[in-house]
Amino acid sequence: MGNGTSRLYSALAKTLNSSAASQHREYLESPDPEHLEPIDPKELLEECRAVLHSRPPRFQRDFVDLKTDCPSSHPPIRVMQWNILAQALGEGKDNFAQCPVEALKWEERKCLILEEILAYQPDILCLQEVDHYFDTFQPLLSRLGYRGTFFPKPWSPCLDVEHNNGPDGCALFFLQNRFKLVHSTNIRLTAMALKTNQVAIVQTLECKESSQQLCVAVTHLKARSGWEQFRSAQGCDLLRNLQNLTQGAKIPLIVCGDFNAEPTEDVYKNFASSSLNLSSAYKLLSPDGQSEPPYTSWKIRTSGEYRHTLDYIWYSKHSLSVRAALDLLTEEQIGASRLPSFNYPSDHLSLVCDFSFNNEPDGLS
Ligand SMILES: NC(=O)C1=CN([C@@H]2O[C@H](COP(=O)(O)OP(=O)(O)OC[C@H]3O[C@@H](n4cnc5c(N)ncnc54)[C@H](OP(=O)(O)O)[C@@H]3O)[C@@H](O)[C@H]2O)C=CC1
Ligand SMILES: [Mg+2]
Repeated sequence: MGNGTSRLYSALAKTLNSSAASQHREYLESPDPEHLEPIDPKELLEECRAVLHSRPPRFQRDFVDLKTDCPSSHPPIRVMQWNILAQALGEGKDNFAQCPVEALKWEERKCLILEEILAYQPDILCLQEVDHYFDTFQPLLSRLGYRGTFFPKPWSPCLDVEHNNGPDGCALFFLQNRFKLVHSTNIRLTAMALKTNQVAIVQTLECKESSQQLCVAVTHLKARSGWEQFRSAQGCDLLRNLQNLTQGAKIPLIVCGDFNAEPTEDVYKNFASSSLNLSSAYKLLSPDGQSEPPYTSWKIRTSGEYRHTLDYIWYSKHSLSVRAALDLLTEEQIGASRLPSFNYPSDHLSLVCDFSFNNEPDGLS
């Protein structure tokens, strides 16, 4: 990628002010893409913690075991879904009313995001609102063993913000020691036959342990109220594409996204009733297994307080099982100023699930 890439990487070379961080900043500052030595996740985590030494500690979240009856012979596949909040939107467009500007400083906020990823070490990582792919996530995550793909929004609202870092978009990462890439597609979603500003990435992966194929999609649908039918049309377009890419639901599927839609919306209902036989993983955390969590995003804008369930991990319910899911933050943990905050870097919570295949060729199930 030549000089353009070097320019993008140079953002990583910024000196961190924290004196405690100075002994630990080797990885966060490594600017040379030609010498991408592997990073030990523990050391990067230590480096992030040193940068964050003056902030309150990370929130404790526990995994809830959901399927302990039948053991699996292969390690589970951990999937993380997260709208990480684009830096340009957080500082320039979202109008957060209670979040101090210092909590949004990129040099520290990026460490909170990395800390969250490193704490759970997903095998597959699906992100939205990524506007620091080339200078932060791609170089660091590739050194942790991930292969990444980024697909920016064609008219990202980040570009309207002064001193932006480029467009935001979706990113999909997978651990190369667990998967081989079989097929990758970037989709610009349509609504009523027109191209829209929303995108998806869909990849077919082959599991190295079991040779089973898995199709993974990441998307971020149109935001705001008044756009419900538009989101529904975008969802229909994504479902149509997924029908083809899974060869008519033959390949097990996981769809991660910020759907910007409550479960009452048509787009949710269309996903829940599609012939792809999808179920939403986080419903399993509810007592009856039928209800979505009360919120996945909680923020106070100058226009008011917004508490919504918008983010989902859909999975093929006949071919995959959810073995565990990371519990959400409580209202008390989130605090009165809501999100983002000094403790949590985004207005959306991360969702993390452990999956296993129901029919493992050599399995015990
Ligand atoms: N330069 C140009 O010619 C063009 C520019 N644009 C820009 O793109 C924007 C529209 O793009 P589009 O992708 O459809 O945007 P969306 O309506 O999907 O929203 C974009 C982002 O804004 C966030 N958002 C949601 N609600 C609010 C709110 N009430 N206040 C502030 N931010 C909010 C969303 O975050 P979340 O998902 O977390 O809720 C989302 O990431 C326009 O406003 C314009 O800035 C668009 C077309 C052409
Ligand atoms: Mg947002």
